Amino acid sequence: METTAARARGITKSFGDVVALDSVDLDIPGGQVHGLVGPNGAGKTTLLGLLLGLSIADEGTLEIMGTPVSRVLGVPDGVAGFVDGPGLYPSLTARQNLAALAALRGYASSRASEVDEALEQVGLTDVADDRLRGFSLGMRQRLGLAAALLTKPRLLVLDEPANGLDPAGKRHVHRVLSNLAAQGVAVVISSHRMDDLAALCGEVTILATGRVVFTGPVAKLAAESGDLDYRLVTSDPAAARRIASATTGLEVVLSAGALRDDSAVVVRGSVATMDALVAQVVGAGIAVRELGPVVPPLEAAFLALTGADDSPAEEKSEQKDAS
Ligand SMILES: Nc1ncnc2c1ncn2[C@@H]1O[C@H](COP(=O)(O)OP(=O)(O)OP(=O)(O)O)[C@@H](O)[C@H]1O
Repeated sequence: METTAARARGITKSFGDVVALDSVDLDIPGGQVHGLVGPNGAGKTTLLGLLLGLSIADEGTLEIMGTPVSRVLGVPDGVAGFVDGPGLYPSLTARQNLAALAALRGYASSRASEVDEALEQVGLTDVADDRLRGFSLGMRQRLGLAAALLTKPRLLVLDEPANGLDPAGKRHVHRVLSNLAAQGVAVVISSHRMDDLAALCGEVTILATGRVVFTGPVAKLAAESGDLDYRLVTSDPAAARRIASATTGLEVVLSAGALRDDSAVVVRGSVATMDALVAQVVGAGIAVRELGPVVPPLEAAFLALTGADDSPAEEKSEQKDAS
């Protein structure tokens, strides 16, 4: 049965004159990885900090596992994670760090087998007895995740957990998080990478200047992107360009990138217009070698919703009669 791990209503948090969160409503269900994205300064870390009990909202209500969060600082029951990097001891080994954290937090998992299991889960068994000061950023991130796993959380909150991880490390951590979600844990992660979130998350929330501009399934977000720019590579680019220019509902886009690559034409329109264009191009005896969005749909939706689109100013459209 799906439970709501966190429920926020009207959450507002300011730092002096800066409104970091502005009437934020959010539902985090159990059994899913929920992604939090937004431009720099959007309020992601502030929101994660509230979930972790590191700060208290000025206004609004926050419930964790159905229980209202108290007005006192402290990690709510069942919650684990970190923001701004995990707090670890550089002079201790990975294993000693976990044992020390377990003892410090007073949970009953100082048993060596549980520490070993957490290290194994994040792929740090081979370096369990190495001192942390020699660890890379990615290894520290993994150890931070292991520390959170020791508490067997029902809500796991991680600020950019893939930060510093190489591609294999990222896949490993993604697998760990997906497995936790499959066991019913609610996982909330922030990231600047839409592609990472798309690969991992069932739902995402997009923040922009402290406000929620989208929250819901990743698949629904893609639909928010509107008309996209597609790069079309054919056996006869000049003829394809002429056909595209004459196609109703479609714009031929001249961008710096498109002009450098004269084997391609960049066109803007809906999926239906792309279907029509391909049919016409193929009907004219021209081979279609490649057709795909210049910017992936999720990233395009993110840029559109956050107003962060910084397409080059020289980008312009050809007139329909340009052929
Ligand atoms: N302790 C603080 N004191 C003063 N201002 C703060 C504090 N924490 C956050 N802010 C401000 O609140 C706003 C939101 O910051 P926050 O760190 O939550 O954003 P973010 O989305 O995590 O950004 P980034 O992607 O850059 O990490 C920013 O304008 C930031 O400067």
